[in-house]
Amino acid sequence: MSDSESRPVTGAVPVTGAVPVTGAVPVTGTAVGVLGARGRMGSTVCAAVEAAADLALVAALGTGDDRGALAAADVVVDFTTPDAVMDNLRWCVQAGKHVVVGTTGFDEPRLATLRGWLAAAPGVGVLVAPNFGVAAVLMMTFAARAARFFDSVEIIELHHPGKADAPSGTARRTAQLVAAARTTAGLPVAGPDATTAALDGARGARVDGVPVHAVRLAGLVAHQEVLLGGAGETLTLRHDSYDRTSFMPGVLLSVRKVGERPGLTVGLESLLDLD
Ligand SMILES: NC(=O)C1=CN([C@@H]2O[C@H](COP(=O)(O)OP(=O)(O)OC[C@H]3O[C@@H](n4cnc5c(N)ncnc54)[C@H](OP(=O)(O)O)[C@@H]3O)[C@@H](O)[C@H]2O)C=CC1
Ligand SMILES: O=C(O)C1=N[C@H](C(=O)O)C[C@H](O)C1
Repeated sequence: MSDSESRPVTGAVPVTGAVPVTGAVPVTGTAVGVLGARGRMGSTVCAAVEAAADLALVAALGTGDDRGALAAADVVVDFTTPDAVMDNLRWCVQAGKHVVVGTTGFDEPRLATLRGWLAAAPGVGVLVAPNFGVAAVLMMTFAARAARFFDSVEIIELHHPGKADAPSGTARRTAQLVAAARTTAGLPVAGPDATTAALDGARGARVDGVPVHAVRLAGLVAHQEVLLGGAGETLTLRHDSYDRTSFMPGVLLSVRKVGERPGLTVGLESLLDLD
């Protein structure tokens, strides 16, 4: 679409502190629609898109709003719920929209379903990332690289009490990466553990064999520690998101790049040129 082409700007919700996006106005740059726009992340994304000179917010939708308002969007961003996201994705892919997905809850069966929809929509790109924080991605990458050098590894994720899912998508992904690295190195995934008596949950949940512990605490946003232990030493990798603006550079990078990547991309790391 040309820079100055006019297209309808629709949306059922006003975006925090912004003029309600209604009526036809000229749109400059990539047209972006946001699903989950009233939520913690969705509202932050709307503000970030509005502040970006090369992007235009053309639709900001919440629960029950008509997805037809996304007709003008080149790229749709989804920060909704694990229950809602697959239906949104099917709709968007069938409508030929590129999608950036931050919503959690993606396991291998969901990704396979998504690949199937994308196979029938050549040229459409979807990027799914459990965490758009650059530092969070580095923490996950470092954890995977370190995993083979230690006897034990456990993950503690800490989040605000409003979070619906546990453990976090980031912790699940970290555990998968760590488990794969240890398996490739010929190591047992789980470290030594002599526990024979424990209260339910005291040793956390196992994700691909890695113990994962979830904390929900007022005052927190999103945090994670990967604890690695060996003979007489430990390594702790810690990441902290103190504010949801921490996710915005990764979301905006993904919005700008997703159209160049037909098919499914998993993880922001694919865009970061990491070794
Ligand atoms: N990848 C990443 O970097 C990050 C991912 N997340 C993930 O993003 C998701 C959202 O988190 P958060 O913003 O904190 O959650 P919130 O509960 O604050 O927001 C979710 C929003 O989704 C809306 N919603 C639910 N169903 C639909 C639907 N069918 N269509 C449109 N909107 C819908 C809700 O709308 P309504 O209010 O109208 O009911 C709600 O406002 C979670 O899965 C979380 O784990 C969070 C932070 C970073
Ligand atoms: O719900 C959140 O807040 C977050 N969700 C994502 C996750 O589940 O990993 C990313 C980040 O941890 C914040």
